[in-house]
Amino acid sequence: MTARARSVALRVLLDIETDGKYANLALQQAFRNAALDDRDKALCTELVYGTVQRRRSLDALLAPYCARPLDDLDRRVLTILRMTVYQLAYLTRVPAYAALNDAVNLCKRTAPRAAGFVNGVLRAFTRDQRSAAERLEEAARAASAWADAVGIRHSYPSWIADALAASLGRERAEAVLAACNDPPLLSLRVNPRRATRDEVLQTLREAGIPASPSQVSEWGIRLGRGVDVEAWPPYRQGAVSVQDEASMLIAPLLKPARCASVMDLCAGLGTKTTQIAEHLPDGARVMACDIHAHKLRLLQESARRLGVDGRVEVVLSDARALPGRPELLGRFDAVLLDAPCSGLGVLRRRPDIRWRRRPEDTAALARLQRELLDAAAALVRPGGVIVYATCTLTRQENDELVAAAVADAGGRLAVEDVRPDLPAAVAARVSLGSAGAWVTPEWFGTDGFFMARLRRTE
Ligand SMILES: C[S@@+](CC[C@H](N)C(=O)[O-])C[C@H]1O[C@@H](n2cnc3c(N)ncnc32)[C@H](O)[C@@H]1O
Repeated sequence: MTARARSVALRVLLDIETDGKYANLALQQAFRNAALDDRDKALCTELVYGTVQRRRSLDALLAPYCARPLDDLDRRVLTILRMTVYQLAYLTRVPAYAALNDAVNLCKRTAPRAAGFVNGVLRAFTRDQRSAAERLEEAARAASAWADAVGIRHSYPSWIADALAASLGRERAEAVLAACNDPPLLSLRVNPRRATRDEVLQTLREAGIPASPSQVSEWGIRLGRGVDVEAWPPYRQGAVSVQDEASMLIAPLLKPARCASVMDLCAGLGTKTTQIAEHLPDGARVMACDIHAHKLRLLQESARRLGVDGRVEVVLSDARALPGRPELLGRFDAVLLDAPCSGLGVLRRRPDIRWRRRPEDTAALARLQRELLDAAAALVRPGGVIVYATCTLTRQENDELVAAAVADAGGRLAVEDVRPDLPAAVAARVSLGSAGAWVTPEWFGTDGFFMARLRRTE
């Protein structure tokens, strides 16, 4: 790890901490401005993401060596300390003396009067003979509430631990939180109109890219390491899309091969719209609605690349307004509502999200989700199905929301068991809530999803 990578990482961390910038955007901007080679970029990314992700654990590790409360420290000083303790505690290949020297030098440049203090704290930290894991566990055990202990151990705000425990029980909630600190895996979805999974696997092997068939989805391929997929010819030719393996389970619940018309109410960049389109019979269409025009433009580009643009029609609208269009009412064989949500199932992908979310977000999102689900119920034809999905793990946005919509529909909507339409390995492991299935990250290393299917009875 070079001094240059550490110096750029400190600047990016301060942008995130003091200016509220998003971690991925702040990093991109720094890389445009600083000439770093690929190795330093990788190190800088690891330092930034790791320090942001492990912030609460790092503070618990640091506190015993600081005479002053951490909140009273200058932001630059605290950030240098956190970044250095991250290297000492989590990056085994970084020599302690190099991390420490660089920390003191960085401090001399950014907050010179605190250099002696930083040196003293870090030397005391490195003199302690116990492993960082032992020290962290001691800090966690000293917490009086379960959520605080878990929050310190795995570095999350306590409310997230509590929210997950309310949905999944404490043991599974902790396993999910631990799994969400692992780096996300990269997986591909095969477009059956362009290639079979075996053909794509063979091409990957020939290119020397480690890959294996997904255990979660019959169209999925798990890649063994980071690859620049978009530059790979089969990607450009539309044989594959990048998609999380659990996310691939949702569109098949609509049974698109049996549909003439499908509505994707919150289509976003169209990962699921295009999956639906790949499986529609000839002559069938999927309508993709989103509130953001730039997302729909990217969706259309993907549909062209995958050769399904003739099957996709986009609508720029608030989905809640669509039932106001008489030609759409009760018209669709199937409606997908992949709802905007608090995203607690995809915490692995964005290390800063856990600190940005607020407990009150859940209630506001649940209100929007309910309005969107009511719109879905108005658009689906009698006998048709709605698939409701989120990438979050709160009951309020999942089972409770769907159960309330079904209760209010007075018999017009009925919950269907989705397990028969999930691959056997997945069906055996999902936990069933009152309304749908939960796929959680600790099982297969996927994102966490909730999925429910409702049939309109009349
Ligand atoms: C979970 S994301 C969808 C992801 C997408 N289905 C995919 O698989 O790529 C939710 C989407 O809902 C959109 N959205 C939020 N509020 C909306 C509304 N009122 N009407 C339509 N779309 C909305 C957001 O722009 C976002 O793209």
